[in-house]
Amino acid sequence: KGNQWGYGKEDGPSIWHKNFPVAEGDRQSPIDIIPKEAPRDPNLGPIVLNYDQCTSLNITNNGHSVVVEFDDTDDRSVIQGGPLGNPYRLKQFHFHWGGKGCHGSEHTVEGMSYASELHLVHWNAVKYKSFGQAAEAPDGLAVLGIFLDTGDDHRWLHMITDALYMVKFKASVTDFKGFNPKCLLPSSLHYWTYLGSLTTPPLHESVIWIVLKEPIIVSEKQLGKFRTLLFSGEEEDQRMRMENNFRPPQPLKGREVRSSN
Ligand SMILES: N/C(=N\S(N)(=O)=O)N1CCCC1
Ligand SMILES: [Zn+2]
Repeated sequence: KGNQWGYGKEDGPSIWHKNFPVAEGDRQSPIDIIPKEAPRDPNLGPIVLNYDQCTSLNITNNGHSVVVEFDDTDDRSVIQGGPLGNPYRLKQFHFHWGGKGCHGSEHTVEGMSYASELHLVHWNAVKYKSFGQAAEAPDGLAVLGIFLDTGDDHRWLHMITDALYMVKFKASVTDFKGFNPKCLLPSSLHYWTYLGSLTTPPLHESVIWIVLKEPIIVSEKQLGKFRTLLFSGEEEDQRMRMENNFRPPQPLKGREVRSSN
């Protein structure tokens, strides 16, 4: 079927363009960020995260990543400010990571990749009626990207890694209430921003990217738990470890990357 895609040799990023021709478009993500080519824009204010009333619902393995979904039926958790013209509602967050000892972030900084990357996906509920409709609009989504580097244990990430055994297989889901992703933010909210796309099919060019400059630190042990997840479903006899679920950087095609102050 057209919507079968993955990260392997046969179904990975280099052949997504066959079913999703926008893969070769002019505002694809991720990109390699070159800080000295990303000028500070004094008009870029700080990003503001209002997550205090946020309501996480569940955690799920969708066969591509592990996703924590939120109740987005009202404006209880939004991102605003920075390059955004209005508040964007938090819908879900998920991760991308590498294999043992190799890095798996999607965005890179001067060719350097981090161990992993967290994406908090938000949609423009002011202008669009649904996430699906927003996901097809040029200003429909805002994704906050946070790099994960390795070092000491992250004091709150265990709340996620301790739940991963419940969603080992594709299409598994379990309750995951009361988690506020504010605990996964670094101390600084300085960022780079540019216009891009979803980094997985359907690769819609609908994302205002906000990538934080400061990584959070997690331990190899915590990262290793993500690699106990499987791409495959419980009924499949081939067990495919979920790792290296990242798309490599795409051509900038003349886009400008701006930096917050
Ligand atoms: N590719 C995606 N997010 S990402 N990796 O571009 O942040 N998504 C696909 C549907 C919902 C989010
Ligand atoms: Zn992502």
